[in-house]
Amino acid sequence: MTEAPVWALGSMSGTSLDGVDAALVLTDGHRIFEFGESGYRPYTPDERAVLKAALGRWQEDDVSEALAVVQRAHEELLARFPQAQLVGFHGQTLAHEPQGRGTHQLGDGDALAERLGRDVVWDFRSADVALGGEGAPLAPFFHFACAQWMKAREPVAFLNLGGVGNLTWVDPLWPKPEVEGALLAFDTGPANAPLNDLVAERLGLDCDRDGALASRGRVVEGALELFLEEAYFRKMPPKSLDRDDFALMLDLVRELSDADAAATMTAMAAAAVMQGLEHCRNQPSRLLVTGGGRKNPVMMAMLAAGLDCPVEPVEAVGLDGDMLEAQAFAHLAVRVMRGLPISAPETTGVAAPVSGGRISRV
Ligand SMILES: Nc1ncnc2c1ncn2[C@@H]1O[C@H](COP(=O)(O)OP(=O)(O)OP(=O)(O)O)[C@@H](O)[C@H]1O
Ligand SMILES: CC(=O)N[C@H]1[C@@H]2OC[C@@H](O2)[C@@H](O)[C@@H]1O[C@H](C)C(=O)O
Repeated sequence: MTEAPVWALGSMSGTSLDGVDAALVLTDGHRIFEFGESGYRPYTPDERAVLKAALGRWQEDDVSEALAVVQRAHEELLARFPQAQLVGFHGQTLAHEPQGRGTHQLGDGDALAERLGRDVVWDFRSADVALGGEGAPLAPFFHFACAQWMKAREPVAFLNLGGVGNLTWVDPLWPKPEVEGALLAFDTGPANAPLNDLVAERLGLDCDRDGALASRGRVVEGALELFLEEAYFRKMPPKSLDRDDFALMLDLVRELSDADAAATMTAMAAAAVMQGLEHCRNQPSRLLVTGGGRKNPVMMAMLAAGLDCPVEPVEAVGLDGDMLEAQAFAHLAVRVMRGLPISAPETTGVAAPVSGGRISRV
């Protein structure tokens, strides 16, 4: 592949199982030249149920029904972007145990490449895990490029509030030519996943939309303190989580009213981020928030109240918080094609920078 920028199409289907995002980025794997069109293909309720039933399954298990869902959704969405020169296909994470059985992103890159007639980069996380890394988060090298794209002159932090929260601290002016020392990244803790589970279990809702329930509740400090005693928060980064690693949160709020439980869980997600920022080399000049949690004003207000720096959605700097993860896998696909690392000791704990990913060529 030449060193010229290419229009890469990234796709991501996150832990909340709502659907697939796809976005075009013009990139040479180092710099972002332009952001292009994007699209979304929701999973139908039936498809979501199939995927939910497959959570926790591994490569050797029979997940053919879930695989058919993932392939169909991606084919339908990605075919809408004929201008894409290369595809980055994250797949659907079903299981993630980096220190144990590995990591499993469901998807078949060979089949997708054949259907789309484009080279596809996929299975981004396995090589890092095989080499002792956490396999996540992988967005940090893209966040570094974003910090340069927005011409940041001071360290900034990107926070993704998806099902799980993940944070990247980035120094865009790091003097060394390699990107690695400029980054620190890790999963902060649970974000929306347990809150979604709570409102689904009690009220049959998808999420606490706009923080409506939490805004009427009271944070129960005792439960919050118990939550923060979890060993995960004392563990030095890099570190990563599976969607349901903090299922115990539901027990901590079981006796509380719906509103108090939602307020307390929202505070837990925010407190996990604050704990996480303590691990950073220095405090960022601003915290730029991406993912669905940035639309929850209660979560955003709790973060702003607990931190000394401005807390803003990434839209404040002209980025698209609904598409940042899909864009990340476009950028990372180009890096994989060009043999550039997509993870490093500071982002996944792997011993040395890893390029990783599998390439299915047409
Ligand atoms: N208006 C809103 N108010 C409150 N919460 C919201 C709102 N919009 C989205 N969310 C929350 O954000 C979640 C979706 O976030 P996102 O799409 O970033 O997750 P994901 O990409 O699936 O997860 P991950 O990044 O962990 O893989 C929803 O499940 C919901 O909990
Ligand atoms: C194993 C896995 O799929 N992890 C996801 C998940 O969703 C958020 C958080 O947990 C993060 O670690 C990661 O995704 C982002 C895109 C990443 O790799 O940067």
